[in-house]
Parts: sequence; structure tokens; C-alpha cells
Amino acid sequence: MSGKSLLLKVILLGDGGVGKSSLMNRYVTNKFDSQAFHTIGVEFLNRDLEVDGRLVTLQIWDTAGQERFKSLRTPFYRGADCCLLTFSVDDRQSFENLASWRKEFIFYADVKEPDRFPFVVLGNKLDKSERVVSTIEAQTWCNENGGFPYLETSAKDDTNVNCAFEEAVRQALAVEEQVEHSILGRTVDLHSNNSTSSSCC
Ligand SMILES: Nc1nc2c(ncn2[C@@H]2O[C@H](COP(=O)(O)OP(=O)(O)OP(=O)(O)O)[C@@H](O)[C@H]2O)c(=O)[nH]1
Ligand SMILES: [Mg+2]
Repeated sequence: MSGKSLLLKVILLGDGGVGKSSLMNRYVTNKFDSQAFHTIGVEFLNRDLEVDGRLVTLQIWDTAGQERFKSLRTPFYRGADCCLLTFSVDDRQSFENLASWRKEFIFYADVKEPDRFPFVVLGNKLDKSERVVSTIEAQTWCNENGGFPYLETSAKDDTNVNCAFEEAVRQALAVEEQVEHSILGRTVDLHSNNSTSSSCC
């Protein structure tokens, strides 16, 4: 296990009221507030964890989902390592808005290769009996829109909350490793080019 902790920024996006703050608070403080207030702008909390032998400091950025706070949240998208697109399984509109949340993120985070950026989709409020978005429907959307991992959570019952953030870390680490490999690959290539071109010098 590496002793050095890696800082990863994960951002929660989705319609107002889907449970973004509740997921963050459940994960970091293990508390749930049934009377939670809407977020204004952004808030963040850190939690240290170990995933597949790597020490990580997860910096979770929780954003305000209401449209009127758009200009307050978008400046904080840059530098995110993973984006959690969140909807509520009892709110069809929040599910239908996932595509525009993804688009907003890609634009304001200035993501250079959107198809390679790690998104994870969360269907929250799994505990609710008035479900209107089925698992298969959500899973199909994820498969057809980029092959995103999909998890169903309940911040209230603490279902899959740890798994959701760990999946975000795994996705972010996978991208980090790809970058590390490509840098290493380029170093090796440069070296081999030098040796083949040595006859020119
Ligand atoms: N039943 C149930 N209620 C939840 C769950 N998660 C959040 N809630 C409730 O849903 C409401 C909205 O939750 P928030 O966490 O404030 O939602 P948000 O996505 O942060 O909303 P904005 O800050 O406006 O973007 C609150 O009353 C929460 O108690 C859940 O998993 N199950
Ligand atoms: Mg909130």
C-alpha cells in the first residue's frame, strides 16, 4: 500500500431536492436530516478512505441543484476527478434532466475529452415506495450514454452510500492510472526513438 494520500475532487450534481447534500452528509458524518434545507452555491467536506490499497482524501463538492443558483455553482466544476450525476427514483423529471447536468458539467469544467471523463449515476431515495424510474430504465440510460456505472442509494437508510463514493474513487483512479501509463509510455517511446535515430547523429 502506498503511504501517500491522493486528493480527489468529486462533485455531486443533479436537480434540487434529489438528495445530494443528504448523500454527502450521510457519507461523511453518518447523519440524515429529514428536514434538510436547499443548498445555496456549493459546500464541501473531506473524508479519507482506502480503496484497493490506495489512500485517498476524497473532497466531496455538493452543489445547489436549483436553477436560480446556476451561476454560484458552475465556477466550482473545474478540476473535478469524477462527477456523480444524481436523480431521485421518485422524480421522473430529475432523471430526464441527467443529460443536461452532464452537458453543464462538461461545459463549465472545460472537459477536453468528454467521452473519457468518469461519470457515475446515482438513483437516490431507494427507500421510497412511490418509485417512478425503474432500475432497468436507469441502467439502460447509463449504458446508452457512455457506459456509466449506476448505483441505487438511500441516504435515509444508508443503502449503498459508501459503495457510491468508493465507485467514484475507483473511476477517478482508473483515469489517473491511464494518464500515468501514457506518460510512462511516452517516456519509453522517446527513449527508443533516440536509440534508433542514433545513427543519424
Ligand atoms: N426518503 C428519502 N428522503 C431523502 C433521501 N435523501 C434525501 N432525502 C430528503 O429529500 C429532501 C432533499 O434532500 P437534499 O439532500 O437537501 O437535496 P439536494 O439534492 O441537496 O437539494 P439542493 O440542495 O436543493 O440541490 C430532504 O428533505 C431530505 O431529507 C433519501 O434517500 N430518502
Ligand atoms: Mg443540497
